[in-house]
Amino acid sequence: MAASSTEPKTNGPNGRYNGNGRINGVEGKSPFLIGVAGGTASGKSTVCKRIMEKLGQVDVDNAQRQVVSISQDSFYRELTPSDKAKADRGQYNFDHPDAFNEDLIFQTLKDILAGKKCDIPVYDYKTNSRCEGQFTTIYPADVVLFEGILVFYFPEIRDLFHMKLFVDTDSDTRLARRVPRDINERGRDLEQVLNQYMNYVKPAFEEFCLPNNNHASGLFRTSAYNANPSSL
Ligand SMILES: Nc1ncnc2c1ncn2[C@@H]1O[C@H](COP(=O)(O)OP(=O)(O)O)[C@@H](O)[C@H]1O
Ligand SMILES: Nc1ccn([C@@H]2O[C@H](COP(=O)(O)O)[C@@H](O)[C@H]2O)c(=O)n1
Repeated sequence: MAASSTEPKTNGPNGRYNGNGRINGVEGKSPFLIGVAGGTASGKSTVCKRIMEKLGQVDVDNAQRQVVSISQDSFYRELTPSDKAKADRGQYNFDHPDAFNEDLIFQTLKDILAGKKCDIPVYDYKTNSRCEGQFTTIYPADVVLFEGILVFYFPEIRDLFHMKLFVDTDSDTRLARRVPRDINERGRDLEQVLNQYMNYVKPAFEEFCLPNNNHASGLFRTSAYNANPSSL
């Protein structure tokens, strides 16, 4: 889940961000960077949203936010026409590390840590591609949450986080959440969701995501039993 894509003001009412990498007069102030990993539909973006809500950040203008949340999904690579045809049939592996633009993630997080303003691509799951010409501007903040299935997979990226959290949700709960989400929000049909899950999502979770939860310093456990996300 990306932050709001509305084009923000460059100078907020309290003058916090001056558009030039300075916050409250501090050049290149480095945020506290938190990585939030977990399997598909474990609740990563919900956890980040709850953190932002609890800290009163949701209704704050983009440029004034002290806490921002960025999704790794914004960094999916652009597909070739033949891969795009596969993706449209649910036969492309979006859960493999190669599906992500690792260099762009690394450079973006380095820029964020250097207190720079960054433009993050907006991703559309319905077309399996970026929304052309659309970006979310991330302004220097105190805390940046970076969430995704493989945020701890790439060692260079993993080493940038000051704190690593893993959202630990059992796989049947995750599948039960993913099916309606992908059908209702991502334009998929049931057969496609289940085939993609069995062929790519589940094996990649076991190979690339789960083994890296040992890098986490904290675990969020969510299950069918705390079905109300507001209780997180
Ligand atoms: N604790 C929870 N209880 C019930 N449903 C949840 C909970 N956390 C998330 N969900 C739902 O599960 C789906 C996937 O959650 P999401 O936060 O998008 O997961 P992720 O970002 O890990 O893919 C969404 O429809 C969301 O509303
Ligand atoms: N075009 C795409 C891109 C990604 N996916 C799936 O999304 C999952 C990651 O997002 P979560 O919110 O679930 O963490 C990943 O498992 C991909 O399979 C997709 O289906 N289509």
